[in-house]
Amino acid sequence: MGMTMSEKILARVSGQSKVSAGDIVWVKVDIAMMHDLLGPWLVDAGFRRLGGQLFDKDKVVVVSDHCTPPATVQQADILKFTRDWARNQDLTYYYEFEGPCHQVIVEHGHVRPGRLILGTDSHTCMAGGLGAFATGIGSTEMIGVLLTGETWLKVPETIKVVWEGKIPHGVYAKDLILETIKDIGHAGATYQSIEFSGEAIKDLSIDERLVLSNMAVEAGAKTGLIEPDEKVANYLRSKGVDEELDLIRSDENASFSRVLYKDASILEPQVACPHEVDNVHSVSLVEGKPVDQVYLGSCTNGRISDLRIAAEILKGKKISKNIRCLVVPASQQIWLQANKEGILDILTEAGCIVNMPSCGACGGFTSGVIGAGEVVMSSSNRNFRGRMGSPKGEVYLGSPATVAATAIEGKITDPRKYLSMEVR
Ligand SMILES: CC(C)[C@H](C(=O)O)[C@@H](O)C(=O)O
Ligand code: SF4
Repeated sequence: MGMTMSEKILARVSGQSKVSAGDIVWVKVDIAMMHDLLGPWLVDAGFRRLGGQLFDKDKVVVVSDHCTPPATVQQADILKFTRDWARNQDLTYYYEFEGPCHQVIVEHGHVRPGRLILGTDSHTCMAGGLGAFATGIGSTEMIGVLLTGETWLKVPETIKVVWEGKIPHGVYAKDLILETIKDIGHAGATYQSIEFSGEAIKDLSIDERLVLSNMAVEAGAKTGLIEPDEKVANYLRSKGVDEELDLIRSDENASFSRVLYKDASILEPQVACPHEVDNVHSVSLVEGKPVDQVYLGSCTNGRISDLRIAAEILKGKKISKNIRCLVVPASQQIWLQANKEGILDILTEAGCIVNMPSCGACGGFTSGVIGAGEVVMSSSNRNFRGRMGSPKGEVYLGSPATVAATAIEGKITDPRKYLSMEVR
């Protein structure tokens, strides 16, 4: 019996030639990632009590993103603690105010095919889009990792999701993953890997692959992997990674707990309705629902290709007078690129507010929270009750195109009528 991608990676990091789903393995971590909110200020006491020596200061990456810019004194204190901790530990890699951690670690080349990446955030699984086994762990578990560089994991079973066919005009990776989560259910992949494959996945850009992996956890998955290929290699080369890459893939005879076949060519834009990510419907069923805010951003869908789509839709138009539209590029690098391409001008002229890269509005942490009774159409990954502020608010999730079209009309809108056929 062959091995899945997850099994191969966990075999390598546990120093074995073969592991199988269900095995408990002791693993060496390639990258340990923490962010400000679930990082140093929570782990420090336990870490010091147990010796306070980092296993490797080059492999611990800290990103301040959730409390940036701080909206309360407590957030400012957390931020200061995080910065001081990174300095005192002499960390090689500390990033702040650059954007959400998952995007920042990808852009800085920390994510590579075949690596094991553990982070104190549930969307750490996004790194699977480049072929890394990446998953979220709790801050307490992280203390052991910081001290030893090791931990235990159960080798997960893998659900293979095969997306065949050409993705139609106006349909994006976000629509594919919402449809996948609808099928699997929000807990249907608990403690399993999801491996995305098929023609439609191969056709996706790196930006779009990251959307799929980012949201694997919304089906309960431990990680969401995509077989790395030349696109990944080129992307990493462009980020200055010159080492030989392990372009890992599942064996033909690997064993999967389930295989799901999906046809991308018949998919329509999808929307996740309050208050669960698997409450997914075709946009036509929810069209016309008035909104108060639209949010284009987050580690899920705030990348340059997302901003380009929004600019294509909003160019020369105005957003509805009844709403506010927040645009948050997912990193400083994306901000700069969008600025160079004139995208920020287009969006601002349309009436959007462009905020600095941060988790702020996405998780209701800093700027952009919603009040009771307010409705948001968001390009992010979660619509749980209270996600963006008031528990009496409502969050709908869709692709950047659906978000931009909704901004124009002030109500949930099918983006296809605003797109030229060349866009995809
Ligand atoms: C703050 C943290 C608990 C959280 C996560 O782990 O995912 C956040 O980033 C989110 O997206 O909800
Ligand atoms: S999902 Fe939102 S809050 Fe969580 S890391 Fe991404 S941008 Fe930040």
